[in-house]
Amino acid sequence: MDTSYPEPPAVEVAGLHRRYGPAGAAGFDAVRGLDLTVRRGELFALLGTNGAGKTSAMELIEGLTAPTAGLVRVLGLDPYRERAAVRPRIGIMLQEGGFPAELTVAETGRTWAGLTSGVRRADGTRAVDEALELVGLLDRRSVRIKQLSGGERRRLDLAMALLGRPEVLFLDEPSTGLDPEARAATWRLVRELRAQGTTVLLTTHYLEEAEALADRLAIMHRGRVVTTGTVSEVIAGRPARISFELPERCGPYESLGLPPLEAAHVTADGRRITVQTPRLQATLTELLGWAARHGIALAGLDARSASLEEAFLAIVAEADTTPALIGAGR
Ligand SMILES: Nc1ncnc2c1ncn2[C@@H]1O[C@H](COP(=O)(O)OP(=O)(O)OP(=O)(O)O)[C@@H](O)[C@H]1O
Repeated sequence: MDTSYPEPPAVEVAGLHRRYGPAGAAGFDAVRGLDLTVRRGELFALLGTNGAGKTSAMELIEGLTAPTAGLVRVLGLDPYRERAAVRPRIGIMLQEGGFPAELTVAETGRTWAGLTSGVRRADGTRAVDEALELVGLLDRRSVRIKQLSGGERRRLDLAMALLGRPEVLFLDEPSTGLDPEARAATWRLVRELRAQGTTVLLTTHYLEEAEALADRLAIMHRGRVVTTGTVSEVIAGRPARISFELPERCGPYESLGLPPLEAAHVTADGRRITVQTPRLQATLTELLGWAARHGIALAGLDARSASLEEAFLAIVAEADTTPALIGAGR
């Protein structure tokens, strides 16, 4: 008889609520019934509009505060009530580490290792150096925090989250304030950690970051998840876009006799034509055939599938007209 139980997911959230302030009109519900599952070994991105409640939700999942209502489990445990068991197994990169300005990078690392991670005291220096090396800060170990650049502080925040090689890593806007090179290095590191089996839950405002890194993502709006899935699932069904400019000799768009372009939506802004279509290849073929037959050169021709950004904007706009979410503002 198999007596083994299935491994619990890395993160499980159900019906989660977080209220700031008192009951009634004076208070505010920042998280209003959040449901989320992050599987082991997955890289999951939590996206959302400003004020959607991402940080408020992350703090509950990290066990930094107790929920007003609902369930949070990290590695099968309650991160708030069972903090002592959960904390050594997770790494948290806060939005602002806020480490004491006078401490050196190495001193900060040793202090932080003792406070938060599962690193044994005797292994402290080695673990700190390992984490600093991962983020490219080992040669800055004797520099005081106040002398670090903004980007270096962000990398230090990440190094502190990596101490003790956590099973689950929480990254709150990990690449904010980083230059393109440091951002690329952070993405490489996050991918490597994931490849080694670390589960990563990150929040980001950069949709290209989610597109580049995430196995799955959720979009939060007004305290709830409005969409979840892989990047392709979230984008699926959103129209692709073709745009081009007509030559002057063509006259106004209306008189051109464009082909019917089944299921497409055509708009004209002067000579610039934009075609939205759910059938990119078929519509493009029809258009190019038409242009060839009439000897028309389509200047600046651009054809692309929907981006995550377009999907994000459309999903949020749709949520704003969904009865269940209207009135969920302040
Ligand atoms: N301590 C607090 N007291 C009252 N309201 C708060 C508090 N902290 C956050 N809020 C409100 O809760 C809502 C959610 O904030 P939160 O910071 O969780 O959102 P977010 O999705 O992380 O936003 P952003 O993308 O702008 O960082 C916002 O409207 C914010 O003003």
